[in-house]
Amino acid sequence: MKIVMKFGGTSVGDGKKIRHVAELAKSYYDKGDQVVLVTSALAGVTDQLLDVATAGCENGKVTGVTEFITALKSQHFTAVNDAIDDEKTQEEVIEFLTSRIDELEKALIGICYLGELTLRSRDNISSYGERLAAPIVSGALRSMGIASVDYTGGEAGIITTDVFGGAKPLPKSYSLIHEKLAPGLKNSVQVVTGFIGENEEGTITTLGRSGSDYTASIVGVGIKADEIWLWKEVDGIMTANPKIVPSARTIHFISYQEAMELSSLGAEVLHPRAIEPSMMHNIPVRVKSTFKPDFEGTLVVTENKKSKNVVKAVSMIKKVSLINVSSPEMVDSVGKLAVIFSILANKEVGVRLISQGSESSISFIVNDADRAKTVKALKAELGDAYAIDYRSDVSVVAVVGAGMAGTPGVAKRVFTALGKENISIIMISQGSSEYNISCVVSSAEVNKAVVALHAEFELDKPENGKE
Ligand SMILES: Nc1ncnc2c1ncn2[C@@H]1O[C@H](COP(=O)(O)OP(=O)(O)O)[C@@H](O)[C@H]1O
Ligand SMILES: N[C@@H](CC(=O)OP(=O)(O)O)C(=O)O
Repeated sequence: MKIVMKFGGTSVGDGKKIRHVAELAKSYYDKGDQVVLVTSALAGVTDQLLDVATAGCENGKVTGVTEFITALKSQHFTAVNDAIDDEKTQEEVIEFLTSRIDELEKALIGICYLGELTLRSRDNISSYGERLAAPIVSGALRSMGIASVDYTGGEAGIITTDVFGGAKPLPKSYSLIHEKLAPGLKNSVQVVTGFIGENEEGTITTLGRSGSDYTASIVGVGIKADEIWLWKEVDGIMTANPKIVPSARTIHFISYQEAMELSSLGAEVLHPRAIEPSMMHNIPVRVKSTFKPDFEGTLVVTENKKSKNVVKAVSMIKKVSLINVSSPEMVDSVGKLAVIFSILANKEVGVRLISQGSESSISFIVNDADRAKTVKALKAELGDAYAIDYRSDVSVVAVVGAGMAGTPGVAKRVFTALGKENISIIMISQGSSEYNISCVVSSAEVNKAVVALHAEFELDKPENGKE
């Protein structure tokens, strides 16, 4: 079978984990599978890179950069020593990482002196996490006797739009990936950095935070993979985040559409865009646990096996704000909503949920990070005839499942379950696909809300959680 295997930051968190990842890939390769491995940065490194760049830009202190570089070198060199046995390979990888880290240090110092951090330089800096991880993973494979080369996303053929921080692959990427990776499939395990690509001028771009799942899907389409496997620290896509609901169960089959709804409604187990390329080309995506390689995990496919459950999973979105816009001017008028949403679009603010309770007001959810600029822009551009207020103490809880479409009584069960727990619903939204119902509740109560809905739809029962 031709498989793209993606390992996230938690799975390649240190040298021992990288060794485990290389052993896993090797075990499939040895059995005759053709494997391309996509790796994320070591856990937490992308955040650290962005933090040090932001701090350097704000305070101009080069000492912050040099301290960070020392720690980064030590972390990655330790990982090399723990992941790779063969001394010659260790030396080669360390030499390569040293020159890459030197390059990074220069870029960070430049940011300190200039006091400027553009979206383009943020992408360049944040790309180093994956660009330091991939050579270690590839070196670990070589030291196990498997031929392996590592590529950045751009080198592997991922050519993207110019949207720094949220780039998308250009259609030509798929044939370029095929040209680049297909020849090495039979006799090596090629390693590709997740999360990053490059634009047509060869400048590094990123596909959005947590974008390595998306890379795996893009590479899978490029090499015409039989399956794309996303290896995680959890058993698969589960009926809820197991950290919030310990009794959550693995969902064995889920449709592309449901998986996309679930990830866009906060289930961090998948990047929301990760499914799109695989769905367009009908390539099954499997979510598996690195701890239990023999466990089948979750298969994301086109044809959804009919589930007994109307609701398949419960998810939540934290770190969001509710914005209310109201004005008598909105009553009986045409185009006012277009004006409001154009203001958001001009500020590049994405809207996560919308609800319109009456003609004179509209409420919507944006990420916390966008709240201040949203409120400021709306006030400035709509003027005094509009009241703009917001709440930052809210979260979203959502139930998702294709079985909800056309099934009466789901909303009643959602409201009753939340009511029984004394959780007040601040806003409600349902997509016309009827694949989800989302409620905005106070952040203090959102975990309780997830637990209550999981219990209400009996998702902890094998006959329901398992199909
Ligand atoms: N419905 C869900 N099913 C499985 N995991 C979930 C779900 N919702 C949230 N999560 C969280 O998503 C994370 C996925 O695993 P992880 O290995 O961290 O992924 P990656 O390293 O690829 O980002 C876990 O931390 C888990 O708690
Ligand atoms: N390292 C990137 C991309 C990524 O996908 O990471 P992870 O697979 O650990 O979520 C990030 O932190 O956003």
